[in-house]
Amino acid sequence: MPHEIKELNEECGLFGVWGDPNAVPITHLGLHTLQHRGQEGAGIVGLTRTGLRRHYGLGLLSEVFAKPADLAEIAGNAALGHVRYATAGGRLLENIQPLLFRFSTEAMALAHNGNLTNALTLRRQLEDTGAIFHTTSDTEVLMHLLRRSPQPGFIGQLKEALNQVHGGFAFLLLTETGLYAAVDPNGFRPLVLGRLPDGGVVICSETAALDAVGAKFVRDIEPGELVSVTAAGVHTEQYTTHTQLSVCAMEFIYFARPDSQIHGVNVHQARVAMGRRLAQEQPADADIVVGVPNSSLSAAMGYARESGIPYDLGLVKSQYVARTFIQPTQALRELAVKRKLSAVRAVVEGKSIALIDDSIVRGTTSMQLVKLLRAAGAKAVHLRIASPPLRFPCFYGIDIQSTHELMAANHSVAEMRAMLGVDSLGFLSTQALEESIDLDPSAPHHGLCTAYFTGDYPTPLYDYAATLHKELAQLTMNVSEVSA
Ligand SMILES: O=P(O)(O)OC[C@H]1O[C@H](OP(=O)(O)OP(=O)(O)O)[C@H](O)[C@@H]1O
Ligand SMILES: NC(=O)CC[C@H](N)C(=O)O
Ligand SMILES: [Mg+2]
Repeated sequence: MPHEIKELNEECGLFGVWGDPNAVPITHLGLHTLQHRGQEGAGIVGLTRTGLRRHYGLGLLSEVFAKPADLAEIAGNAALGHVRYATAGGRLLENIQPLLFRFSTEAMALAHNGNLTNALTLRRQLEDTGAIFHTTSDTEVLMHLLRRSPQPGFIGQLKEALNQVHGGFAFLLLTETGLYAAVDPNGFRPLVLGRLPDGGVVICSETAALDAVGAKFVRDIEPGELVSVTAAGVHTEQYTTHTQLSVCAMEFIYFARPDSQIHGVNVHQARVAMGRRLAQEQPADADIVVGVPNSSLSAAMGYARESGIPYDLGLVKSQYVARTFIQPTQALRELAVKRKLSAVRAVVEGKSIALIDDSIVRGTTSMQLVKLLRAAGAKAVHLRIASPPLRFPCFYGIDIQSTHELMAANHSVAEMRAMLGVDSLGFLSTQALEESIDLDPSAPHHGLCTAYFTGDYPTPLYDYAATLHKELAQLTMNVSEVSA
């Protein structure tokens, strides 16, 4: 992926239904609730009377499914949907998911959230032995491995394939006889199981999407688990027992919706707790607390409650600009922030502000906001970030795969303070972050992956290891530095 389009972008969203005559419209509704996880393309495969049929395209769900016929043509008792943000393979139509494979005997649809760390190696090996790939995305390797597996039966083949791919994955597969779900051995990406009122089964990325379609949450799908939903019911097994919970901390910090629960922890409440700890660790001499809409608002609430400094609406966000905007140049990115956020002069004029955001990636948002707030008369801006400095890339499903553009990888906190033009700058410590979310106190990092803050990757990085090693050798960082 070219560097110039990197920002902090969303992930993919998955939604599958088995056993409901309205499976396709339910999937469409569920994907709407997951639109924040991917805006590059969308698709739904429906299990119709004549087999699996797909409607897909580039753009938002509302653009891809613009006409009622787009859904009607694929209607059936089961469906699989996906909203995509690319981590591998670029923004090509052929990479939009679900991928649909037609074999002489059957058809299968495949959807993926995450990023495989050994996909390039596997692809080379498969191509060397005659495989012909139809996409450039990492996701496709799973289907080649599955079809080439010598194991007897579909489940045995799928289990073997799942043990050959590494990295971050929540996979959903739809065949003419079942819906199958699998989560990687670390559970980097969330996937939940729910029940519709008439007994149909839903498996999707976030609980907020279950709520949206009136499905009851049953449980999270666990690391290393393979769930099969067929006419025989819901069956579960482990495709591997070498598991270690390390849910992506950025799901809690930024990606997931505040009304979702991940492994029993509500995202909004986790963010409030991060804001509280931030207020303890990084107090500010401020008149008001202002959150950067949207994803930092819960943390800003926590900061205000803990510090006793009143929360106020110092910034407003246009509802008509997409959450993530991808612009080819720095000048356009800066303009985009201006289009998206504006300061409320009556609130900020003459005030010292504790400005709370959830993260700094390249610093574009913070830099523009500080200028906006000062232009609107703010007396002082104390920037507080409800996560630690993002210093290392992610290879499990966030499209930050190089240190080059991570401001905190290339600058000390004091340098960042000067570049952002703030009066003071403070980040949350990794320990406070882990304790605020507290998924599993007995697991390393409390059950979270915090590699982007610590460089402590919970798995080998395969295809990415050599480049990362080379990049890190050129950098000098103090990973415990959090304020200036
Ligand atoms: O340092 P930067 O490169 O600017 O990236 C960090 C910003 O990007 C994200 O917001 P985004 O605008 O994507 O979404 P949001 O409206 O949900 O906060 C994040 O919440 C930060 O505000
Ligand atoms: N953001 C994601 O989860 C992307 C899934 C997959 N790696 C792709 O690029 O299509
Ligand atoms: Mg933001």
